[in-house]
Amino acid sequence: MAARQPLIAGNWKMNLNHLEAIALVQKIAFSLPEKYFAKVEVAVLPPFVDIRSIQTLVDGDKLLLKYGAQDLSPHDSGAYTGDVSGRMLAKLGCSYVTVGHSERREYHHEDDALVNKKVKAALKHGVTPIFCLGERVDVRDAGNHVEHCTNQLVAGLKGVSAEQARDIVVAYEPVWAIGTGKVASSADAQEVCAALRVKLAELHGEDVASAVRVLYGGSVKSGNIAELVAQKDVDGALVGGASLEADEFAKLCALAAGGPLP
Ligand SMILES: O=C[C@H](O)COP(=O)(O)O
Repeated sequence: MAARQPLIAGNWKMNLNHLEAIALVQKIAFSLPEKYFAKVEVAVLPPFVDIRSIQTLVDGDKLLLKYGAQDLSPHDSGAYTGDVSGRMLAKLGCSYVTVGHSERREYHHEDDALVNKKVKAALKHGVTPIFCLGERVDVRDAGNHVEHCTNQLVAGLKGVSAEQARDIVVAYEPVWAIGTGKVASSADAQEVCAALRVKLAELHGEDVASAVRVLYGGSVKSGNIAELVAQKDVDGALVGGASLEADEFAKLCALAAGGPLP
């Protein structure tokens, strides 16, 4: 089976208007020569309002960068004020959508059942879910992080077929590492990512488990990406803060590609 291509996805969170988005994508495209894209897949996940502008830029200049969204509705259309559907994201050419990010779980009270519906909604419309999960610090301190994360994986994939599961990306993001500067050690990241892959094999077989990309997220920077992606079961990163600076993000992507630096 072919090796899993690393994925570096930049989650911009609620930052950058559409003009700033265009400027950042142009800078990334300028800083990261095309040869790197053969070794690493690179995606940006801007706020909804930026997506059309990025689509125009990517299509117009035939950029190899992918793009996506940070959330979607579990519904396809209808009276759901403020929601954006998977069908709409697909129409805009989105490759990815994050689902179940800890900030959605905390600030929007999204539970495992809703996350599961959103995973299915994304798959239904051909937008790859980047399914986020991870433990809070109290769970880690109690030593229950592996069980917590594998339980979240099982809940999020309830009713998802093996064929569909092959197409998802899982992102392990320990809550205590997000935006704190406290990156998990590469051994910690490997421990949970490996356990998630074992659970995927239990659910859907070895073939699916070895095809699914499992990312790490939480204070990833150019200074720690190489060690993280050197781990057997870490297939890239979901990057927050460091994805907002073109030079740093390009450097990080180049290191994930195995270098050299651009
Ligand atoms: O989705 C990205 C994560 O929340 C990580 O954010 P961070 O890199 O700013 O810690």
